[in-house]
Amino acid sequence: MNVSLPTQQRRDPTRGDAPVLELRDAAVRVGGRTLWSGVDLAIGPGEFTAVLGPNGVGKSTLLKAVLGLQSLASGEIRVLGAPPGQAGRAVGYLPQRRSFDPSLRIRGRDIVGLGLDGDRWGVPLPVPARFSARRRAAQRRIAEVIELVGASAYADRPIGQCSGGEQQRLLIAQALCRRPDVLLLDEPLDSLDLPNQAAVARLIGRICCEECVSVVMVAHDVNPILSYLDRVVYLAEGGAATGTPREVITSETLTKLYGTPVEVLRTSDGRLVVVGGPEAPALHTDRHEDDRRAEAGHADDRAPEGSAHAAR
Ligand SMILES: Nc1ncnc2c1ncn2[C@@H]1O[C@H](COP(=O)(O)OP(=O)(O)OP(=O)(O)O)[C@@H](O)[C@H]1O
Repeated sequence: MNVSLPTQQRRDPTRGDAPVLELRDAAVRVGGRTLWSGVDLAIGPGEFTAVLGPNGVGKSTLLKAVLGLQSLASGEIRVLGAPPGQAGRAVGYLPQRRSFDPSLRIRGRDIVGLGLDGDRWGVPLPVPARFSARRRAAQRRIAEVIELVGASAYADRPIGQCSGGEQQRLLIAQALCRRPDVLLLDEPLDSLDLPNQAAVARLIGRICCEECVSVVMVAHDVNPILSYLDRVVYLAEGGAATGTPREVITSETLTKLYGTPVEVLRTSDGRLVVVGGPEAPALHTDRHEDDRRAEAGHADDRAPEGSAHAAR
């Protein structure tokens, strides 16, 4: 069953279809070097955007800039019409994957609840009736988002005993608790197997469409989310390309962006494969494969620069 959040009630009606997130000629410098620059982006309500690019190019830093945790060297960011950091609970954030200790006894449901009251730890004290009504509303909201992400069957299990895909759904539910207008997800598909990647990608696509939440997601492989995406931001050292996947993930655009020949191939099942371009470590699975091969004594036959990898 789908649970619909009362999206219309919480949106500012004066904003209409105005972009919920805008970057204008934005640039970030860290440690004396420009990570990326010239990023222009306008994301409307309920749109799904992927942030792509090689390791270390500054994808997570872009999310931090939207959160107001990283200042810009130049340009501007507006979140719901205001400077970053002022939108409060209207922006949800799921940081890069945290793994839970298998012995952790906290229930998935309580992890989700931290999205509502993570600032109030400890055992609840007896409270007057008017406050317990508030608590019941919180419990209802927690149950609602758990159902929305399809986690009801395991939400009462200790989080450490849930699988990676189950944990990821519960964390997405946690980020949705406060009914954000914008949801920032940092590699939520990382370390999930292919069926779980597909399922979580479908869930995020549904959250955009049905709940009208604008999602900005860092990804290393665009393929699991390709069919749900409205736009992509492809970052390169010093530059960026933004637009629809069709506009950006092309041999021409990526060759221009990286200043080196890049070929984008489409496989018979519709997957995109990028050949050439920035160094192969762009793909986490490539990097992990390299590590495994190195451990197995195959360090010399690593894919050379310009090897094929999934589009990012
Ligand atoms: N405060 C900082 N001071 C100096 N360097 C920083 C700072 N924050 C980030 N960096 C560097 O900026 C670069 C971009 O980091 P970021 O985590 O945004 O990259 P990424 O594209 O998300 O990488 P990955 O794909 O590996 O997760 C990295 O080289 C990182 O070490």
